[in-house]
Amino acid sequence: MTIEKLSTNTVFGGEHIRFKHRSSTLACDMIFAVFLPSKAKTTPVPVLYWLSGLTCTDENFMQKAGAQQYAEKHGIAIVAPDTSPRGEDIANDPSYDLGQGAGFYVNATQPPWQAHYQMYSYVTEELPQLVEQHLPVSNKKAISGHSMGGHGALTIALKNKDMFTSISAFSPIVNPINCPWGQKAFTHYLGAHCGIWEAHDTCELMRACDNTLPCLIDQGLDDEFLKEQLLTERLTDIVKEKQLDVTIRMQPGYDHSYYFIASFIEEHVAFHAKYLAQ
Ligand SMILES: N[C@@H](CCC(=O)N[C@@H](CSC=O)C(=O)NCC(=O)O)C(=O)O
Repeated sequence: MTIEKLSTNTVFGGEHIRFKHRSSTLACDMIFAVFLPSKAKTTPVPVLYWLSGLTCTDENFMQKAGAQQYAEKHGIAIVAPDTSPRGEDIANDPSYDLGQGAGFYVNATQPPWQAHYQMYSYVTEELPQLVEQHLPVSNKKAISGHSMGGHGALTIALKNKDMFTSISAFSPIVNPINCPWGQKAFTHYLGAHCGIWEAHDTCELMRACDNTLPCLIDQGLDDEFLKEQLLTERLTDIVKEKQLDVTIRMQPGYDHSYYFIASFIEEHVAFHAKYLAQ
């Protein structure tokens, strides 16, 4: 597996690097971004994987959240993949919530999507293998994300508890099987049989488990997508009922944007740093 360095920027004392590689899982060229703290020059550092939301690439989080200053402080690398396979010859849709930019972190089984839309395997297998082969990182991993990426972070970690130390999410889609974004994506990618969808639904995964990894979720109360798409209250009820180690904070005045993420990312990085250090 080879990777090509596209650009580097010094930021907060560390280095932001964009890489391009041929993904065998997605059968296309992919770009991902990495922040390496200065500590990585002398010792392998743990990694926080960040999964972005609808319409995003590797760039939104790295340019808008300001997370690098906290990752530098705690000596943590950040890896931000793209949100779907990309390319002119790859299935797409004119709407913003399906196709390129909207991979939903599942492995599609339905045509025309299944040839390339294998984001679950990309994030859980190919990408960490590539990162650990080419970069000065340890095998300790945490995961976080926003909206569709919050759904990805939660479901991927709940299905791979041995792989990650901790999970966090901003404004995650917690019950995709019951919201328009999720129902549309899952119908296209996984088919119309709803039983299969539950394996990628945070509420269903938490309902079925007795313990989770340490988990922190922040949700803005003024989020325009809260009531129709994100359905946070449903997860709050399950967490209470099952007494799970999940902190859900409803934050007054905050919306769905990166202004919200930038306001609380310091606490999320510190949360993960505590578990990555153990
Ligand atoms: N209608 C909007 C929807 C796109 C949007 O809000 N994307 C969010 C994630 S939403 C859930 O996954 C986002 O992170 N946007 C990028 C950003 O930098 O803010 C539209 O198409 O504009």
